[in-house]
Amino acid sequence: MSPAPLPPLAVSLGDPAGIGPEVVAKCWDHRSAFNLPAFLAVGDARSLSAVWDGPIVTIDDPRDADSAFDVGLPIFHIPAGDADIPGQPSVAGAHCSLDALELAVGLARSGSASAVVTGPVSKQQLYSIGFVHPGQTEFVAERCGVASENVAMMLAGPTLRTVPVTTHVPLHEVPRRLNPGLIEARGRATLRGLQRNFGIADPRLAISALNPHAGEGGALGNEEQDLIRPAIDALRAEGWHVMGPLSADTMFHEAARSQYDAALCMYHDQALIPLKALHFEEGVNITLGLPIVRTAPDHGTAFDIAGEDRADPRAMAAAIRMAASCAAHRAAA
Ligand SMILES: NC(=O)C1=CN([C@@H]2O[C@H](COP(=O)(O)OP(=O)(O)OC[C@H]3O[C@@H](n4cnc5c(N)ncnc54)[C@H](O)[C@@H]3O)[C@@H](O)[C@H]2O)C=CC1
Ligand SMILES: NCC(=O)COP(=O)(O)O
Repeated sequence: MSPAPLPPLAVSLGDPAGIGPEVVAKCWDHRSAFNLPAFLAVGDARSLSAVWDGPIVTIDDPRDADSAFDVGLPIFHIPAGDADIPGQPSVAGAHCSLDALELAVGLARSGSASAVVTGPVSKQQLYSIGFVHPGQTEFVAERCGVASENVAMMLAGPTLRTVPVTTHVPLHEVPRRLNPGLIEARGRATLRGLQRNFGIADPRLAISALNPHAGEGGALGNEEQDLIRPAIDALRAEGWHVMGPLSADTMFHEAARSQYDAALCMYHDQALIPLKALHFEEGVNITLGLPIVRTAPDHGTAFDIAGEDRADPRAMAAAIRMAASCAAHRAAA
């Protein structure tokens, strides 16, 4: 007997003045070529019509998304006060992006959506309206009742997956935010996430150093021995395949990447620079450690090109496909 079809995916449009609406609309346009399952958008329908002439179907029940999807792009409409102008973020738009995120996460938590895919939001705009989380990752974790240290922000592309231990914090705070417990928790969330979402039975994790040349035996810093090594030992004691601490400058070339399924890095740019250098056009951000599936494209709001029909939808398409694939893995398990 074939498995029951999964509910549609919920895709929040992100900031209405950013490129989220455009890339979601382009995904619907190219749904066959991109091999996308049915999804429903959540956000201000006017942000779609500002940048797209295609058909929009307003729905208020996710069960209508499947049939509507053949007719037009189904949307749960959230009005954002005055309609936003592409490229000109506003306070109302920030509230709309947060409302859309909240609703889309709620649909996934209730089982009305099989996963949530989040469009790009501006953290600066969200912070300005009192958003207290570093990013959407931590917001979704909180809504799911998971402590933020037990989730992992993975950036995934065809030949590389990376996870930063510290995420959106000033660089000078990184050393004092790192501790063996946090590195271990992120490592464990990553390893379990590889099993649960990607079906990798015996995952291999590479853990980076913090300092140049992995600290050069202590001459260039002690974090490797004091913080990272104890976390590696603890994960190995649980039976996981873990290597490191590896010098960050030599762990991302092709031969090195073939040795592991994911790289755990100490800070944001250490993880995201190699991923975006290799796979910017198709990079996916997936939150591991949640009871629901949440993915996002790797890029941001790109206010500089919003409304110019220049936004590349491939990362959003990859995020939608990965969400569907992870949801299917979980359903099968
Ligand atoms: N998942 C999310 O919600 C994310 C949100 N952001 C937010 O986005 C805002 C802007 O961040 P930036 O660092 O400028 O990164 P960005 O990704 O928005 O833009 C960087 C550069 O790449 C270009 N670009 C980005 N996506 C593109 C696409 N799909 N097609 C063609 N060109 C594209 C932009 O035009 C810009 O020149 C920030 O406020 C940040 O908080 C950033 C990353 C992820
Ligand atoms: N640089 C990655 C990023 O900003 C994604 O953050 P989040 O909003 O998905 O937590």
